[in-house]
Amino acid sequence: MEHVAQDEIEDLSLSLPTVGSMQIAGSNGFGHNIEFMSQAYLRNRSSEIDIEVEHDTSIAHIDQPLPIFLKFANVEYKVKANQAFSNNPVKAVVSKVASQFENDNYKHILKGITGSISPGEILALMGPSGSGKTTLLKILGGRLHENVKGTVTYNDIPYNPALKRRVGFVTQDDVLFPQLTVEETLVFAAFLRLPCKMSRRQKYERVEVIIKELGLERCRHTRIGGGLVKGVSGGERKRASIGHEILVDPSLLLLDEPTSGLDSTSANRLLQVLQGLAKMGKTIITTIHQPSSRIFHMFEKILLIAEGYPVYYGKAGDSMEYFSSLGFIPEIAMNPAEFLLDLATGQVNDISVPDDLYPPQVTNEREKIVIRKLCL
Ligand SMILES: Nc1ncnc2c1ncn2[C@@H]1O[C@H](COP(=O)(O)OP(=O)(O)OP(=O)(O)O)[C@@H](O)[C@H]1O
Repeated sequence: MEHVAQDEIEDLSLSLPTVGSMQIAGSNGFGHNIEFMSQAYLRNRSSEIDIEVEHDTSIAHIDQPLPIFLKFANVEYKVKANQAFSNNPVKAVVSKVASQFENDNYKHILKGITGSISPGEILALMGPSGSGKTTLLKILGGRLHENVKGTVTYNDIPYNPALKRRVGFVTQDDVLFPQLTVEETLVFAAFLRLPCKMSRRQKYERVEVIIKELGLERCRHTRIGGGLVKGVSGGERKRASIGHEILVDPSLLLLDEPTSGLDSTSANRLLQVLQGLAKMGKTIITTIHQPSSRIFHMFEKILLIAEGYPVYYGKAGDSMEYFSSLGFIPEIAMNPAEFLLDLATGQVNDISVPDDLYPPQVTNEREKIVIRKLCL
């Protein structure tokens, strides 16, 4: 992997997208003027959508994405333990007094996480609920800086605002408009987010490429839906969210629980889409809660987190062998992902453990002992 010099990264800021023509025409921000958007879109649509699209599927209309090699080392994150009490004056005083007697009045959420990921790879962040996956994802995406220790570098350079456009972030809760169709959603985003040096035609072409890449042809005219509005399926909505992010061709794509709520076929299809994007040179990091065995084996790398500690970092396919070398072996047939999650919660009911694991006097806190034993 060739590393890119600081001035090359800074050059990218010169090509930041400027505001799209729709916004100039009167919208006051993404999403606050759907009516305007729909009318503007329909006008454009009637004049432009039926143009013969020349299938120049190259993404050359946008600057070629810079491949991103991401490294993170000893990442730690903590929050003030009394933050939650700040609205209660009595508790605030109590915790203030208590903090005078404590050296460390912080809740430690991430405790020294190290890893790296290259373009073309998918890294899965796994772990039980509350283990710190989303927090790590936000740090890697440059969305969380305060109280973060350790280093995170992108092609050997720390995060800087010029990188913002190179990073796509698909959040757990989709933030799409229920009233718009899949195609309208993407066209709207294209006009807002793609550089104004791109022509309208090129923007429509870009939308076409995304619709095809993500297999959204069948639902392109279906509303996104949500709540009381009937719309596309969960898997289609997730793919539309991904489309919304990859329109600007980010080099680094981060996804928070993209498969949650999907049946195994839709989840599998989504993973195939991510694999396709990785093959195009994108660096992909996704959190995943409970993958099926089929999906588990699709990840080049997994990082298993338990209570903020790293407990496994490596190929998904090597994980069982690694844990058995430590003496942790499933006693019944188990999906490897389930086995790993059991270990990360310290639940070893159906798992044989090394003989020396529990000192004789210890009867409680066994889960914590398992996790400490597994920490990298
Ligand atoms: N700003 C904050 N203040 C207090 N606690 C926080 C803060 N941010 C995160 N936490 C806590 O840190 C822990 C990890 O949260 P995080 O959302 O990263 O977990 P997760 O592994 O993504 O969980 P899930 O799978 O349920 O989404 C949780 O206990 C959460 O309550």
